[in-house]
Amino acid sequence: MTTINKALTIAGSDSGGGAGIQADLKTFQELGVYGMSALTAVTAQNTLGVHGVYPLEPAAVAAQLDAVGADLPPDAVKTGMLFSSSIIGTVADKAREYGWRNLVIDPVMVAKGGSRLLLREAVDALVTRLLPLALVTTPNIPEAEMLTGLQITSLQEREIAAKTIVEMGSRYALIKGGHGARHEPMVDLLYDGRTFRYLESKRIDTRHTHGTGCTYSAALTAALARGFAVEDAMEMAKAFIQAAIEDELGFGEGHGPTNHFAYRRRMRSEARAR
Ligand SMILES: Nc1ncnc2c1ncn2[C@@H]1O[C@H](COP(=O)(O)OP(=O)(O)OP(=O)(O)O)[C@@H](O)[C@H]1O
Ligand SMILES: Cc1ncc(CO)c(N)n1
Repeated sequence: MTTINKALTIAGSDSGGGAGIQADLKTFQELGVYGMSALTAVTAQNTLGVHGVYPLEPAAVAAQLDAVGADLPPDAVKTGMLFSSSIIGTVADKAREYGWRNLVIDPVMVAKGGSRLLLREAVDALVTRLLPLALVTTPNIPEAEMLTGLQITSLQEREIAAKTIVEMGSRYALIKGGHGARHEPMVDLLYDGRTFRYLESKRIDTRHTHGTGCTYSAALTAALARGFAVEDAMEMAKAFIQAAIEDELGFGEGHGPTNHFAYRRRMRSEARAR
């Protein structure tokens, strides 16, 4: 019997397939991890934006988490769109109950077009209920500002925000650089409570960046499920998202999805060339 690690995503559905549950499951699969899901909401989305948000009852989220937790213990878990404080409370309770340790919190708040995927009232619950359970919290810059109440305009301020997130109880803070100023290098910052680690990459000039955050945190989760240390998981996630943005699919009239096939295809052609 081959050993395959399992990962669970707790997130919203994106009908367009580029973000949310769909991005997570595709990424898990591409990285050789068995994907499972608990839906928090259904969204009607395409590359032009969010056309509807339909949250599920917290009881429906709890039932999915129990079904997975009781029978299919995940090696790593990630959260994406959680929408409300009541869903956050449910997820926090279940994560504690089942002892999920490799927990990645992607604090999804607003879609790229501006639609809210997390109610304002829920930010506090995210900080007080869920962050203390996290192995890694992966905000982009505006999300890091919302979580900490700080303004972030420099790398030094990013470091202060990362420290604050670790003080809130997350073992690691990973502040993503996608929203930095265009002229700045694209750097993601990882902080473990002691050292700051920067991972710099080339900014790709494209409008097809729908779901970058989900895909990145899903790749991180998949690597953790396979037993990688956080630092190595971050590097694998970076290589995965870089390939997914570079080899664009060009779908849709608006902000298209990233290419979830790209990383594995590259790995395969590199292996063939060797
Ligand atoms: N244009 C780009 N070129 C290269 N890397 C990018 C680009 N945009 C984002 N990334 C990388 O993608 C990852 C996700 O970052 P980003 O800050 O875009 O997440 P996000 O804002 O949470 O995404 P989303 O809007 O999907 O929620 C990071 O590693 C970031 O450096
Ligand atoms: C369902 C869902 N989750 C997350 C995001 C953020 O990219 C999105 N657009 N949709």
